[in-house]
Amino acid sequence: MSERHDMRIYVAGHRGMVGGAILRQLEARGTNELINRTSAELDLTDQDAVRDFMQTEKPDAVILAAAKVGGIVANNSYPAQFIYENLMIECNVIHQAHAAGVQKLLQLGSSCIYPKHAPQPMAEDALLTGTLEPTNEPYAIAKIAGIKLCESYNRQYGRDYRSVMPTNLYGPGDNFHPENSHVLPALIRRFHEAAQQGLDEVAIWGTGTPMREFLYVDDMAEASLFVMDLDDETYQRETQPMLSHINVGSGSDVTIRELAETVARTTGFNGKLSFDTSKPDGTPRKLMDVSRLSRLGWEAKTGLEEGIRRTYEWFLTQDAAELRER
Ligand SMILES: NC(=O)C1=CN([C@@H]2O[C@H](COP(=O)(O)OP(=O)(O)OC[C@H]3O[C@@H](n4cnc5c(N)ncnc54)[C@H](OP(=O)(O)O)[C@@H]3O)[C@@H](O)[C@H]2O)C=CC1
Ligand SMILES: C[C@H]1O[C@H](OP(=O)(O)OP(=O)(O)OC[C@H]2O[C@@H](n3cnc4c(=O)[nH]c(N)nc43)[C@H](O)[C@@H]2O)[C@@H](O)[C@@H](O)C1=O
Repeated sequence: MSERHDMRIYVAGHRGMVGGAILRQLEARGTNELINRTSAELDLTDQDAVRDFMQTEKPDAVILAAAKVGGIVANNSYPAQFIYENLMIECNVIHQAHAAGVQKLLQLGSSCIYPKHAPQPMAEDALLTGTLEPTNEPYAIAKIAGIKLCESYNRQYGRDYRSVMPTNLYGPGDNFHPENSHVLPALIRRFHEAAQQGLDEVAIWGTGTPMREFLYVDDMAEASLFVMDLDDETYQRETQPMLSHINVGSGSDVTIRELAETVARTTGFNGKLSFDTSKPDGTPRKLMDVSRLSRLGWEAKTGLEEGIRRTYEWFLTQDAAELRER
């Protein structure tokens, strides 16, 4: 789809980690006219503003990578913002895209849509089969609604709105806020600062026993465009009208302790790890079954150690003022 030369593509969330990576890959193709707005220019929770934007710009395709995003403590601390802002962004962008005649849309959900104790690895049909992880249930409900919004507009209006479910993502452009960020950027920053200050101990949140799967953001961007470009016959061969989402992951996971040890090695920290069990562990494990996507022809390329090395290299090029903290 986005290979066509005359496509006007709106990338919502283009300043974010994922939106930025998608924009870079689209720019490298040089084959499309790209439209983007910052949240200050266009607040996607504002229905009238989104309607006016879509009616004016009438993009040929939309990639929805804008959302209220954060780690386990941010989700647990701001549940109303996570459910409200994400529901509003999805409803406004998806409905106003339809109202403006946009035929093609891709939205990003999250692996947290699956039940806390879903059998591992979690296939797409595990959706709605059990209770969710409390620390991110509001966000997960919003993400599940996003899938069902796309499916409903496809079924009633014949749209081609697709959903990808990313695992935990990391890479250049991530959020490095000490409290609100995800685990990988948080540990990169904490270990880096500890090594710089000569500290001999770094605290890790939780018990270190949960397992997480990680995907480098450039792989996620490539997978997003891969799914967007799939011809209808291929896409419909692997999805159903009411089970349309596609898991995107690396296919392997590590414990938080193993992750911390890898980040320590990469940043040159040689001290001890301690575990702050006053912080939540969250879901014990959320490894996704990515066989639907691999049958479609895509697999992740960047291993975790290499991805962390690249992210740390990029981190070192940023001065404190440039580091995004959200
Ligand atoms: N990071 C991760 O580990 C994972 C992310 N995802 C999903 O991937 C997508 C991208 O995540 P990620 O890149 O990490 O997120 P970021 O926080 O890096 O970027 C989110 C972007 O959304 C934009 N945004 C937020 N609220 C609004 C608003 N009200 N109006 C307009 N724009 C808004 C921001 O724009 P601005 O900068 O202009 O304010 C920001 O650039 C999201 O849908 C997220 O749920 C899914 C699984 C894991
Ligand atoms: C992508 C995903 O991200 C979130 O779910 P999560 O994976 O639980 O998030 P997380 O990356 O914050 O934590 C993963 C694990 O890591 C441990 N941990 C250790 N030390 C730090 C630390 O310093 N910071 C953080 N954030 N976590 C830490 C932490 O205790 C937990 O056990 C939700 O947004 C969810 O909705 C979602 O979509």
